[in-house]
Amino acid sequence: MEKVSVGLLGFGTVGTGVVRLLTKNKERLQERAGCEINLEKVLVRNKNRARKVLIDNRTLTTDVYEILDNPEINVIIELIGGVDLAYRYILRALKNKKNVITANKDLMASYGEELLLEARANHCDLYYEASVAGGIPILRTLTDSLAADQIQKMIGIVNGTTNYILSKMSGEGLSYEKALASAQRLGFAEADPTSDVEGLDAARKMVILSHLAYSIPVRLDDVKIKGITDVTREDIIFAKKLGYTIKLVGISEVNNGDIDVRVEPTLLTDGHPLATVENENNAIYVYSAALGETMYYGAGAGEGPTAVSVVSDLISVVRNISLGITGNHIFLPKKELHARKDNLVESKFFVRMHIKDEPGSFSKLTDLFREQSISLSKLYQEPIQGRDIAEVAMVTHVTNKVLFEKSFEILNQLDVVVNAKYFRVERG
Ligand SMILES: NC(=O)C1=CN([C@@H]2O[C@H](COP(=O)(O)OP(=O)(O)OC[C@H]3O[C@@H](n4cnc5c(N)ncnc54)[C@H](OP(=O)(O)O)[C@@H]3O)[C@@H](O)[C@H]2O)C=CC1
Ligand SMILES: N[C@@H](CC=O)C(=O)O
Ligand code: NA
Repeated sequence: MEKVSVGLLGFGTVGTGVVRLLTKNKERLQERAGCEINLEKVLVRNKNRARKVLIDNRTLTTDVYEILDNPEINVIIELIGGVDLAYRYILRALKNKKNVITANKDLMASYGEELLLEARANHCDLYYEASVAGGIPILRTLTDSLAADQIQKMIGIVNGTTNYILSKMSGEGLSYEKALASAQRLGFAEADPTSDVEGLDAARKMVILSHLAYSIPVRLDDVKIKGITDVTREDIIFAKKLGYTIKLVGISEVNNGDIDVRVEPTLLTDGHPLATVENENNAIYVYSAALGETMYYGAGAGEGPTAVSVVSDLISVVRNISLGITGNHIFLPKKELHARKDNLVESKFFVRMHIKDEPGSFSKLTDLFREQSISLSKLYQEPIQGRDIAEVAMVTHVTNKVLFEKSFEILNQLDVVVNAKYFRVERG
């Protein structure tokens, strides 16, 4: 084979990075792939818009069928984002026997299984490394490098935008709004950043990771999701006083055949390797039976890092085309899903509240936790200057989640408690 022709859908942040790599590293890519890679067409909405990278204007098109139905094109790279159109375009491309690469986690988390089946039926590849943790090669790590092991648990910082926001709020004292605006300017955030800040983007990535790690068909509805919109700078400060860092993490765990997948702001001890992951970086901490604990770290969003995953997928596809083995490596979940019941979930919890600064207030709190058989491991109290209230932060020992939530409700009704909130604390 002398040449592979590529059609690119979308020329935004990641699309620009892909065009840059295809141009700048042309020779290297040819050497690695074993043949020339030719960018045939690029789908845009507006051909006259200024672009950040030089491209022959004749390559641009606003007609997607010039790409999807073009017999010259062997590989489609989908980078327009969103679900409906992307789904229709990829399905058509696969039916037209074109290999597909996508960075679209929204799509893969909801329609991944169906599209992978379609790809296999058409003997086509469907690669999506960039959809989880941008530039970190985590999907191929799960399917190839850890194939021999049994994965038990994954903790992931898998959303660059929220990690960037929490880092900036914590390190530089930036407000939530300013940090979000900065993440948007830098191209990390989704077109609508609601899915970033409300945890949905991270949940989609945990769905994809869970499929590949355990071969279990987790759906988005099975994931308990809480975002970072309620996390304040004070939460970050008081967690720090007790030796913790707040991160938005996804946790996916299999125990006795039951799976629990959740995304929520979580306290990690300052010594935890994930606590040091700053800004738009991502990391996935994997627990597996034989290998033990490993962590995969790097840039989780942004033009260059994400484009590296897309173009590396392209090289794999080109090699598979040369060998005539496209569609042979499709990995589909094989087991049944058994969700873990909430009353079997155990954790430590961090509680932060204001209490009336008067005699007996504090003992009402400790009495409540004692009555509920929840023991406390860390406590912090500080009067608030000029007001009759005190700031209280505490961390429980490991306790049953349902029991804790019931106790928290009672706590919130105590007359001495003004404002209370809680977060989960990761063990270790
Ligand atoms: N940004 C990142 O760091 C990462 C992004 N991803 C994923 O990669 C994908 C692309 O993201 P990103 O590059 O940031 O997105 P952008 O919004 O920057 O770019 C999207 C591009 O697609 C084009 N587009 C959208 N809809 C259409 C349409 N109907 N017809 C033609 N063109 C269309 C846009 O055109 P126009 O320029 O005219 O608006 C734009 O060029 C998404 O699925 C995202 O979730 C994954 C990992 C990291
Ligand atoms: N919006 C996403 C982009 C990469 O997937 C993020 O912030 O992680
Ligand atoms: Na990746």
